[in-house]
This record gives sequence, structure tokens and C-alpha cells, in this order.
Amino acid sequence: MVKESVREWCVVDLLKTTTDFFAAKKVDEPRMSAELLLAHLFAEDRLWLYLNHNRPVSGSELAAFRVLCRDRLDGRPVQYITGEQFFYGKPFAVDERVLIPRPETELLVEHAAEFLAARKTVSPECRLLDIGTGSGCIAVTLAGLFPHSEVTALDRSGEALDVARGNARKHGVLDRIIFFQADMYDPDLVLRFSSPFDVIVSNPPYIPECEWDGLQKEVRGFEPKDALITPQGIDAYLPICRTAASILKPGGALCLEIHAEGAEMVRSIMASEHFGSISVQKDYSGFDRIVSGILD
Ligand SMILES: C[S@@+](CC[C@H](N)C(=O)[O-])C[C@H]1O[C@@H](n2cnc3c(N)ncnc32)[C@H](O)[C@@H]1O
Repeated sequence: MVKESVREWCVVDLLKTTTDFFAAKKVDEPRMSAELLLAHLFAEDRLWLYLNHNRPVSGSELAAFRVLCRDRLDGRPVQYITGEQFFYGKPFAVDERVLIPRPETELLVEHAAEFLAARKTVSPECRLLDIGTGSGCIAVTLAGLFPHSEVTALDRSGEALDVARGNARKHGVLDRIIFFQADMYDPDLVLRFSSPFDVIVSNPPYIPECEWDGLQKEVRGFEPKDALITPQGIDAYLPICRTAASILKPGGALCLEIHAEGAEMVRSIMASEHFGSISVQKDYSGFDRIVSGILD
């Protein structure tokens, strides 16, 4: 009897075949998806794939990889499959309880960090508040960049706060972050803070409900809707600015991520709540993305 030959796979072949297959199935960023899933299979990084391109892939590894690929074909974002997204050069654990951090949000961190670095106060200590912390990517990154800071990470979702807490532990800043479950729309929110902040940052939900159907299937099917959508899109900015105006130190900064079309509206909300030196920054694609101001 002739024995049926079973194909022997190595890393480079599997990568190419998977990339072609994903491309044919119209998976977003097919090469990147294939690389991240394969690296995840071996619990290595993407560079390792290139340094080990001839490594044979065993039958059991192949079977496990097929499961990952099937998940991806079903539309699940690669970051939820691998459980990780890099933000500001560091890996953050993510799952369906939190929004996947986006590269644009790194600009928000950069902007807050520039403000803090330029402060003329003698004390290196500072108090920061992140409203709508999700995975904790902003709060944890700022706590890491400013070792004398005390950060408060606020979210309505207890599940998101659990993820953020895990990320703070992973990056060694758990002891400097206060995790705070609260609703940013609560008019009495200000009463729950005992001392003022130097900087408040927020990437609130800012997509209007009417844009939901037009979002990618991957986003609609897997990311938490509450993290993205509000009825009008703009709803969170007035409560955030109002709260910030009461709990920031005079001269403190408020840095907000915004919808590309929201800059003028957010600018006027900030101005109405006594913020000055208001500036708008564009993201890597040239869209308005960050509005910041200083409390008069
Ligand atoms: C756009 S996500 C930002 C997550 C994370 N900061 C980031 O940049 O990747 C918005 C976050 O706000 C939280 N959120 C939504 N509505 C809220 C509310 N009313 N009060 C407090 N947090 C809220 C969501 O749970 C979500 O984690």
C-alpha cells in the first residue's frame, strides 16, 4: 500500500500560505495577521519568525494554528486572539472587555507627557486622571513615564478596570494607580475627589450612534459598544470639561482625544468651561485628533 505523503511545513511556508489565504478571504492586513498569529503560536515575537524561518512546524502546532486562523476568519481581531496589543512600545493585555488601544491614542499620551515635562514647578510629583481608562493603556504608560506621579484610572466598567489593573501589575505601576469605578456623567463626580489634578486625559467614547453600522465588522462584532458609541458622539465632552474645570489645579491641562469632525465643537465646549491656550493636534493620517487646553 502506498503511504499518503503528509506535507511538512516550516515557518516561512506556513507564513506565506496563510498570508495568501487571508488575502484571498479579504482579511484586513493579511501579512500582519499571519505573522502575529504565528508568533503567538510559538509564544515569540515577529522577529523570531524571520530568525527561525526554516523551523519545522509539527502536526500539533499546525492543528493549534488552524484554530487561531479560523478565529481570525470569523472576524475576531487579531489582538483579541493573541490577547495583546502594543501601545507606546509596551505590550498590553486586551480582551473583549476593553477597547483595543489605537496608535492615535499614543498622541494623547505624548501631549500630556510634554505638558508635564515642561511644567516649571519644583516638585516632580504630580497627580493625573485618566477618564475612561479601558485597558489602562494611557494611565499605565503615564505612570511609567512619570515615576513620581499618582494616577487615577476611572471607568464605569468594572471588567475594564480588572484588565487595567492587570496591565498596571504587568508594568510595575500597580502601587501608583488608583482604580476608580465611576460614571463620567455623574454630576456629583467632583465630590469624590479629595485633591486636585495636574493633568486630566480622556479618550471617551466619541462615535455617534448613526455611524455604528458603517464601522468595520470586526469592531461591531467584537469591541465593547459602550467604549465607542454615544447617542450624538459629542455627549461626553461637556461633562468631562465641567468636571475637569472643578478638579484641575489652576494652570493644569486637559487633553482629549476627539472624533475627526469634532474639533471645533470640543474647542468651544472647553472655552466655555474656562480653558485657555486651546490647541488642536492632527493624527498620523492628518485628521484632527487631540484637543487640549489649560485651566485659566
Ligand atoms: C474609547 S474607550 C478608551 C479606552 C482607553 N482609554 C483607550 O484609549 O484605549 C472609552 C472608555 O470609556 C469607558 N466609558 C464609557 N462610558 C463611560 C462613562 N459613562 N463613565 C465612565 N467610563 C465610561 C468605556 O468603558 C471605555 O473603557
